[in-house]
Amino acid sequence: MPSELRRLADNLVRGAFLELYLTPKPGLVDLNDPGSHHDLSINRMEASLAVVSDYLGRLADSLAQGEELAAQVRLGIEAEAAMLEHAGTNCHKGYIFLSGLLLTAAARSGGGGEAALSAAVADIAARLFDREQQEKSNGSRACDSYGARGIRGEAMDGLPALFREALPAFRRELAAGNRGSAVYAMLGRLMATVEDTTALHRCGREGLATVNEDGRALELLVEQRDDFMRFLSQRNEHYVSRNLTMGGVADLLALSFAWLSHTGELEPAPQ
Ligand SMILES: CC(C)(COP(=O)(O)OP(=O)(O)OC[C@H]1O[C@@H](n2cnc3c(N)ncnc32)[C@H](O[C@H]2O[C@H](COP(=O)(O)OP(=O)(O)OP(=O)(O)O)[C@@H](O)[C@H]2O)[C@@H]1O)[C@@H](O)C(=O)NCCC(=O)NCCS
Ligand SMILES: Nc1ncnc2[nH]cnc12
Repeated sequence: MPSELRRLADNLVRGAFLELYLTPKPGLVDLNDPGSHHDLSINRMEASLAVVSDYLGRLADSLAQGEELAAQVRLGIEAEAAMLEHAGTNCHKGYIFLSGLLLTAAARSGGGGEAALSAAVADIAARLFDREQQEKSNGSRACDSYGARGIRGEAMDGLPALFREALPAFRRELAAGNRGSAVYAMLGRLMATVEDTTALHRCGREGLATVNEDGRALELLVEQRDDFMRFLSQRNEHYVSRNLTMGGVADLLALSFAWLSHTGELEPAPQ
């Protein structure tokens, strides 16, 4: 089990790199440009991922040693601070939480499959969020203003965006023989369904509606084998003109990449 946790930790780091380098992604940092994030760059995000990598290694050790949940939360809080100190950004705040939650749930669910993993995530989140949030954040303000549930709702429901949306979308596309577009089917599904509080915080209900509609449009283009790469580039220009982004989608895409990497589904099937 400990080496399995270490392997998942490595895949969680790999997933975040795969998300970062997927290009184009509307509003987000990618290999073409920093999207709607004027304070970010590929280099800065790579520096942040060095912190994430160190954090996930420590977290795997803590879990292997059987430490209490409080120790894992403390490591998450320390990683948020280290990211600000070493990379000068909070660009992986959501991912530090989501990846840590998945790794912690994997340690507690003991290899019982995706349904057991999702249930363990929900169980841990219920313990973490058993009382009202005190400190206000961009996400919590968006939740208050728009009646959204954001990352907390996603966690307390056992990561439905991962298990019920992204992974099935990828697997359906793969089963249809379309390995090349499976990642984009997954991106489209996440854009269409995630209640992304970064989009809400920056551009209100209209911003989130744009992301959701673009997700459905992307899914259709993928299905029709149309030019979805051009669509994504054009939407990037639009998002930048509106300061719109989708950091929650990015984090959940990274988590999806990580899990698919862990299960071996990202690798081409042997001939
Ligand atoms: C519980 C925490 C997650 C704290 O939550 P908090 O309320 O403090 O934070 P939020 O502001 O809600 O941020 C959470 C980040 O989650 C991402 N996200 C948004 N919507 C969703 C969603 N529906 N599902 C999943 N994830 C979602 C999003 O992250 C990305 O955006 C970040 C940039 O956002 P922001 O800071 O608002 O930045 P800007 O728009 O650039 O701001 P301005 O400059 O315009 O002002 C970036 O990080 C992306 O990753 C949300 O931001 C958690 O922090 C906590 O408790 N941590 C400690 C414990 C821990 O880690 N434990 C480990 C597990 S045991
Ligand atoms: N590619 C990306 N761009 C901006 N914020 C992000 N948070 C996580 N991944 C991101």
